[in-house]
Amino acid sequence: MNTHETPRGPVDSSRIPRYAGPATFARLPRLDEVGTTDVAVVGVPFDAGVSYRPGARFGGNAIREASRLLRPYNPAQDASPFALAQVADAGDIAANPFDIHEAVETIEAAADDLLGTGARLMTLGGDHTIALPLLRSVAKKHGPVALLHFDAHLDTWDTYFGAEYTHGTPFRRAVEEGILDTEALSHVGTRGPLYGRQDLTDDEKLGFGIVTSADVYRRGADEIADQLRQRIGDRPLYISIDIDCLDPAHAPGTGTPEAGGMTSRELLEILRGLASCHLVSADVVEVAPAYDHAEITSVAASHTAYELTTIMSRQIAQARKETDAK
Ligand SMILES: N=C(N)NCCCC(=O)O
Ligand SMILES: [Zn+2]
Ligand SMILES: [Zn+2]
Repeated sequence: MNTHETPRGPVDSSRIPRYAGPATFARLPRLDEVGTTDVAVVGVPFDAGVSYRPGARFGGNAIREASRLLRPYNPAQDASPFALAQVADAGDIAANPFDIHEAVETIEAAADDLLGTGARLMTLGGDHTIALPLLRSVAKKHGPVALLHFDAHLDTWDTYFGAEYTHGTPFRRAVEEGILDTEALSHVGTRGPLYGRQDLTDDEKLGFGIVTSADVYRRGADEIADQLRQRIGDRPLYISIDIDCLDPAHAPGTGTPEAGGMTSRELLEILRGLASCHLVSADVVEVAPAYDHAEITSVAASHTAYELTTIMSRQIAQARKETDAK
């Protein structure tokens, strides 16, 4: 977007009922309505990589539906994200549900196209497999990135049934491929049974630090955010949020739920504490609406994407201001 254009914002819910019309994220315009965008919200309806309950292919649209109630001013970050920068809904990436290798290639190519326009990505999954092609694409643009991975699970396992691309393995593949900055990798919200102690040893060898969900509860969101911020520094950062980082009470609609998770309040507060980090793109994955109740999970996911979008658009506006001042 050229610096003097005013971003086109969401449909005005005081004039057109927010439950009317087709759902785009936060009732924002579609990408084809605005031409180019600073932040592209893109769906990836793909869930052929799951090890347990399927259904995350419907996650993106459930998040879009739940996001109708988002409002344009975010008091927690004192910002109007959709006025500071253009945010638009780029629709869905059509990934092959019968061929996971082809799907991974398609997702990477579609992400390349969007990032190539200068946009940052706010991806709505889909299962966690999709983080790998997204990270490949982001690393082509920024080099190896810092990763903050919110999840009950490590997702650094090696293979399932011999398959290298699954929702339990994306971050091991990403480290093997050299697309992550191994000085700045953290899991947040980790908990629950593992296959063995070796899982933790392997994960540590890959370079990850772990903040368990109990750490968040004991130490509090602010202290955790401070610690994460220090580890990340000014590196380009990718945030990947598996909604199962939340307790099943806060996110029942997911494929591999684990008891003892974070609250949605803790997750949102940690994200707000990261507002100064250089967030280049993000995803929210593993929302499986068939197991949801009263949109608990998709509402939590929509607010999560809203905080991430706010961080990105504030940074874009700040960078423009600095360029304009020169
Ligand atoms: N990425 C998610 N949600 N889950 C991974 C669980 C892998 C397993 O079944 O062991
Ligand atoms: Zn998970
Ligand atoms: Zn995951």
